[in-house]
Amino acid sequence: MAGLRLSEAQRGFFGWVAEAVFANPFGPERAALDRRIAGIDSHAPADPARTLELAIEQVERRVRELDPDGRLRPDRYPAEDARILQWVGLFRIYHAFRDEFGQFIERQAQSAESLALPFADTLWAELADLGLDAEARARYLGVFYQVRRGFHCIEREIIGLCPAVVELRMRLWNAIFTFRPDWYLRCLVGRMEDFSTLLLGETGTGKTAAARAIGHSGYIPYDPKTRRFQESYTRAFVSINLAQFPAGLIESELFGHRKGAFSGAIDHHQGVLARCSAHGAVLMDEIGDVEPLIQLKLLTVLQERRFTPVGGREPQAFNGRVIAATHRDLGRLRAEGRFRDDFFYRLCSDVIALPPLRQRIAENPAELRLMVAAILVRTFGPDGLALVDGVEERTRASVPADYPWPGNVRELEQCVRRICLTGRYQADGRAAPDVFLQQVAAGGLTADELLAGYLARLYGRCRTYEEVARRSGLDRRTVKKYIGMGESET
Ligand SMILES: Nc1ncnc2c1ncn2[C@@H]1O[C@H](COP(=O)(O)OP(=O)(O)OP(=O)(O)O)[C@@H](O)[C@H]1O
Repeated sequence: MAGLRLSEAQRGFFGWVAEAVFANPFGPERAALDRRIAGIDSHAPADPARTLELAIEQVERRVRELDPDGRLRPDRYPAEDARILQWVGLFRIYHAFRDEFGQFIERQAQSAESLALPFADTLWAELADLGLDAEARARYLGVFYQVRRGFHCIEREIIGLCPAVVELRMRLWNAIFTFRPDWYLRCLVGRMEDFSTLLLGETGTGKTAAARAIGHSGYIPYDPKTRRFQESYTRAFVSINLAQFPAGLIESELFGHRKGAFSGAIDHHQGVLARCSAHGAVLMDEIGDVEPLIQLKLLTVLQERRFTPVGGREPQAFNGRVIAATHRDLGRLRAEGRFRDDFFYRLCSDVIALPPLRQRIAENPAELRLMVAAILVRTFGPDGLALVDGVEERTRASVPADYPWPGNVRELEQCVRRICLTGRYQADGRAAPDVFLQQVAAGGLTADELLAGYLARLYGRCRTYEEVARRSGLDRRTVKKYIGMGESET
């Protein structure tokens, strides 16, 4: 309308706000934008939550400069300004309802039925006030819910402050929303099913936790008539461990079977693909363990978006997302012909590697304490924090500083529990660092000690003095003497 325009300075400020609204909250760009909006020096240390509060205050102040009532009414401005102001309006509305969405997500976590959204009418009216039509209002309402859930799920599932985990949270966010919010909002809302994610990492590094965060954070459409989202997000994630089933049963577990499809099929059985909701994701864990024939069938499902239960004729639609995970070296499996290249290329649009715990601790030694605290709080609630000092100290005393944590976070969880029960943790013998080899490498052994250590290892493998004597070229008595030497020391 005549006369109203943003000044250059206003356009600059509100431009940052428009950029910030859907920016990756785990990424450095969003942190930098919040600081700029809050007017905080980019070098000064800042607490992110406080920075956000200040940023929200600044946005309110600048909006009231435009309109003392605080109503934006973007339609009064020329198109480019109106677009920016509409996003500023979305920023304000999202942050005004952020806590309420948080509480709603906690309540919804307890129910498989979709709950009514208690603040739906107020939120709807605020979106209408921005000049959005009903379709856009429903879409933004769904996106707000999704953004809040994405943040909540990633933050809760993936704890850590070392650079590799910071990067991991950022990557998980991008797996849900892409790296460009404007692309996502324009074309991809509710259409992410063709993006598969492949999670790689050792056992216990959090692949299932990461997959759950993605699965629980999909877009779920909002229905203004019922004031509910189409389903509870608790239904949006299913998983199957493919290493758990013998080859003959895998197809039935994936695709389901009809009654009488084979001897023993006494009833219809729903496979994991049928259980995966259209707004959800299925985790195919240990994908590196399935045979090429099953890989081919899964590839066909991904391409055609249909599958047929064993013994059935009618294909069924599959609209969910696929997340695959493995601890195996897929490069080697592919080179050996045990993992199909075509299947790999269908899965590889988003490959996320989860860092082993030893790497995390090497990057930031405070990581161990943080994870001990997180595990104690998960196990005992906030009271668990009182135990952090004691458990951390005993963990550090129980394992060497360079202990490799082969079972990663899962092992640390057991270590924390065992320390709570017995006061100490003894690492699995297989996993403990090889002290003998370390001493050899450090050049700290005498010839006798070297021989004693070597013969003791041979004895561990062969179990008879005769066999050790044969392999080492020594006589039986000498072998026995050296092995005895080693034993008396331990
Ligand atoms: N970064 C993390 N922050 C918090 N908890 C974590 C993290 N990584 C793993 N965990 C926890 O460690 C345990 C094991 O994780 P998870 O089952 O996701 O591992 P995984 O990689 O899927 O293992 P596997 O390959 O054996 O299936 C879970 O309780 C999970 O919540």
